[in-house]
Amino acid sequence: MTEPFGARLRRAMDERGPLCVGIDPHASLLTEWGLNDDVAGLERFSRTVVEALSDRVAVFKPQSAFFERFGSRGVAVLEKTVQEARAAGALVLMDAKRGDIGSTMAAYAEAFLRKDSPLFSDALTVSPYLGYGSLSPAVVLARESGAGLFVLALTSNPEGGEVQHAVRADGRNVGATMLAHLAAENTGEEPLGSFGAVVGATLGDLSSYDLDINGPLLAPGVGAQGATPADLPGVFGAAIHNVVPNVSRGVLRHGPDVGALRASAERFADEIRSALPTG
Ligand SMILES: O=C(O)c1cc(=O)[nH]c(=O)n1[C@@H]1O[C@H](COP(=O)(O)O)[C@@H](O)[C@H]1O
Repeated sequence: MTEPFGARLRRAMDERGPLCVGIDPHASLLTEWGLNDDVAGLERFSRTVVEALSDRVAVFKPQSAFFERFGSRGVAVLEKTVQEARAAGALVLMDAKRGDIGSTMAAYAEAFLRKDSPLFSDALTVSPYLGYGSLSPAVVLARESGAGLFVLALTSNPEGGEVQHAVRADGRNVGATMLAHLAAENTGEEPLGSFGAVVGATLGDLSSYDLDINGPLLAPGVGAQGATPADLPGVFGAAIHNVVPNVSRGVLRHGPDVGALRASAERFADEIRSALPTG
């Protein structure tokens, strides 16, 4: 049986530091890199990021939309990117933010979490806004495959609050409810559960939330969206040791030079390390 995602992630974070680098081939980045905004440019961009960083970052997070933009040929590049990154020793978190009624969710789960699927990834971002229970086929298949999920709980964008801060009849807000579902999912798992939450690094003090879900907290928003590694302890408090900060454009804008990409990722990694309390 494959070792559960949470255990594999914990080890990668301990060995390499927790930085997750996003593979987000924006059209504007392809142009800045001197590439055409086409499938060949997409392939060159993705391969360069993987070659530059696969031996040093814990996790890559390819953003599916930037590949889907090019139709089936773009998806073929995504497949190759996932496979090359995994083969090179990095974990891959597929950022596809899937979410649907349960029976359709089962098909999304098959696409990304079934071991022999061409797009099989170590973990997948999912949206619980058709109800947390609608994600259950993905939870079941992830457990079976030793994969993980990252559930959108408190997103980094300013619009997220109208849904996530809405207060339920029991007085708890929707984001907090998602965190509670994840804590239940991860009960008893050691060293870390496989069911993570997405919690934006941009959100300021989150001490009113119980972030102790015994699972990873993906923290997008560092770099281009304005958060810095130094902000992380103030946002996440005691949960900081389970935080996986994601940086996409903040690193990618330094390409196509491999040395500059590495230097940028190292800088973020160093700043994250300095921000973490010791012990
Ligand atoms: O699930 C995500 O990854 C995600 C959730 C969220 O709340 N905010 C957020 O920015 N993201 C993703 O994280 C990445 C952030 O990219 P940069 O702003 O370029 O670092 C993008 O791929 C977003 O789609």
